[in-house]
Amino acid sequence: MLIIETLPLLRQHIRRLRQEGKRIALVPTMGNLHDGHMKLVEEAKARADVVVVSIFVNPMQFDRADDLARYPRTLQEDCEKLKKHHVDFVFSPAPADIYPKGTEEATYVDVPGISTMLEGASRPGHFRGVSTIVSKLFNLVQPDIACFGEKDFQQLALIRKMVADMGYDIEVVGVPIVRAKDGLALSSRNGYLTADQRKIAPGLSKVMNSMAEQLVAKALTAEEIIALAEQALNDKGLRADDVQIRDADTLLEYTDASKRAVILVAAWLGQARLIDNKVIDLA
Ligand SMILES: Nc1ncnc2c1ncn2[C@@H]1O[C@H](COP(=O)(O)OP(=O)(O)OP(=O)(O)O)[C@@H](O)[C@H]1O
Ligand SMILES: CC(C)(CO)[C@@H](O)C(=O)[O-]
Ligand code: BAL
Repeated sequence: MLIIETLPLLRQHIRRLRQEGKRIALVPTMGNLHDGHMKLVEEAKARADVVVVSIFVNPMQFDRADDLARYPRTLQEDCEKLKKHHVDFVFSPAPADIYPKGTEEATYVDVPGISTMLEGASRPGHFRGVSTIVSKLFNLVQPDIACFGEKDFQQLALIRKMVADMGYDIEVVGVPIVRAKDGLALSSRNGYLTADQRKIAPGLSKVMNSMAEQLVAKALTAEEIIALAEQALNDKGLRADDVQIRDADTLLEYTDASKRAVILVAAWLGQARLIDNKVIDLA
């Protein structure tokens, strides 16, 4: 496994790989890797000859300086895990190489509509940062496929739209959410939880599953289901931040005409803002 830190060296290897006709898969991450990331790596390996994992804590997508400052950076441990999974390349550039003039002056990519709703409304500028860095990684790595987790449901929709709108010849692969045995979706930010908070955290997926049952039963309106869920989250010791039921295909309002619904939940628990989602087929 080769760890590449500079853009010229990455370009050199990508040029060679493409000349050799290799099929390249990219797995973009912000590091502090867990089994959710490893599932993305396995999917990538199964579909390509060469796997590139990027590890970059992207300053442009953080709307809060404190969130960026404390984001866990564990490059050595991450590389050990990736080596065990037989990853070919790790690309871990420095922020100054990606944004030589800082993030304010950098050219950006913005995906209209999707970037300002839901998580985009809670975290202003977040999705502009995501689409910009993913676009730059696509240009640098020139992958044939790229893997993203369904845990970040809106992010995956944003990337799919960017790829379609910009004509990237890249297959976007969505990977199902990897959960702990108690149902908590794995996430780097789970590391902020104290032992007591970790016991409370699975309440998020439990409330989400109850919402799904209520939605299928059709006895309550979406508004009633959301109000009950917010109450249930708060009763469990979480702090409901954003609870939504949307059309899974458009992310717009869920209506009787919707074929699939998505439940999107975000809640605070101590220092961590946890997110989760569940898609329900209504056909
Ligand atoms: N539990 C999971 N199951 C599947 N994919 C996941 C999971 N957690 C993260 N991913 C995916 O891994 C990729 C990199 O995510 P990232 O490095 O931000 O990790 P994270 O655990 O989501 O961290 P955080 O949400 O705290 O920033 C994204 O495509 C994300 O959707
Ligand atoms: C896709 C991504 C690596 C871009 O920084 C990030 O948003 C993430 O980890 O989900
Ligand atoms: N996985 C989403 C990246 C972020 O929270 O910034």
